[in-house]
Amino acid sequence: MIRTQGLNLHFGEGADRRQVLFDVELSVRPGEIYGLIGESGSGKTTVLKCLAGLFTHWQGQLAIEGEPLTHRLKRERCRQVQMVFQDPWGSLHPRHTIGDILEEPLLIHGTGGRDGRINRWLDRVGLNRAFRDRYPHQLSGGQRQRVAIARALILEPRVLLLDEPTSALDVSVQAEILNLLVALHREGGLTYLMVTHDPGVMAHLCQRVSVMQHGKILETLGVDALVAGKARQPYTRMLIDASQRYSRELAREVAAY
Ligand SMILES: Nc1ncnc2c1ncn2[C@@H]1O[C@H](COP(=O)(O)OP(=O)(O)OP(=O)(O)O)[C@@H](O)[C@H]1O
Repeated sequence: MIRTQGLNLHFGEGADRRQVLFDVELSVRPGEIYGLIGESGSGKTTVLKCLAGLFTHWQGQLAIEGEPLTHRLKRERCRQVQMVFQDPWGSLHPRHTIGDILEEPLLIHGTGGRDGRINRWLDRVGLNRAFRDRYPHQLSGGQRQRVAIARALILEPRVLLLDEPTSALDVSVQAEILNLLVALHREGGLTYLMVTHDPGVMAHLCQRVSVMQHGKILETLGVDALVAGKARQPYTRMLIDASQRYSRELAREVAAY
């Protein structure tokens, strides 16, 4: 479903050139919830941005549903692949109403039945049509992230890239958003590639996980092996141990999937 082979990317040129991805290989199955973990700066977000077309200067091969991705971003790709960012504040235009924010992708893609779709998606993410006339600053953080999820899914993509979708939220709200993502995934047809710092969230939601360090995939393993402490790499075991205490509270509130 999602495949990256020999994915390399650098920033800067000459003396400033710095490579941040090294031969990244990922193979995500259709319908899977796949996790990417690793310390800050290891390149997780950069991988998602290459797939979303936000970075286009990568080398290697990327494919979605067997279709190779080109460096030129085609409109169809936006329909197939959408991304939800960590900070719902930064990703919603402050002077647009929620109705306008949800309508924009539909207008760009010339989608009909916009009114009904907007109302339906507000319902599906647990808001209602009264939210259409509000502005982002009139919403809570969790409500804003619900809008960001609705905006990402309103074009009915096949792949949702999630970049720490709950880390900017309070713990109780994090659980609500994760449970919403699980419910939307259960409705079918979606594949998730999710970056998180939180192994508790991984354990509850993901089937497989790749661990990144310094721009490379260190290891890929099933979540059962991860939870059972069977990671091969000492770095993975350290990462899990370091965050276990933090994630226990949240894991209790997230429905097992
Ligand atoms: N636009 C950019 N220009 C230059 N360097 C960048 C750019 N975007 C990311 N980087 C660098 O690429 C490296 C990987 O960043 P990335 O955001 O992918 O890490 P991450 O694993 O997602 O970290 P975090 O968990 O903190 O979000 C970092 O060293 C970062 O400074």
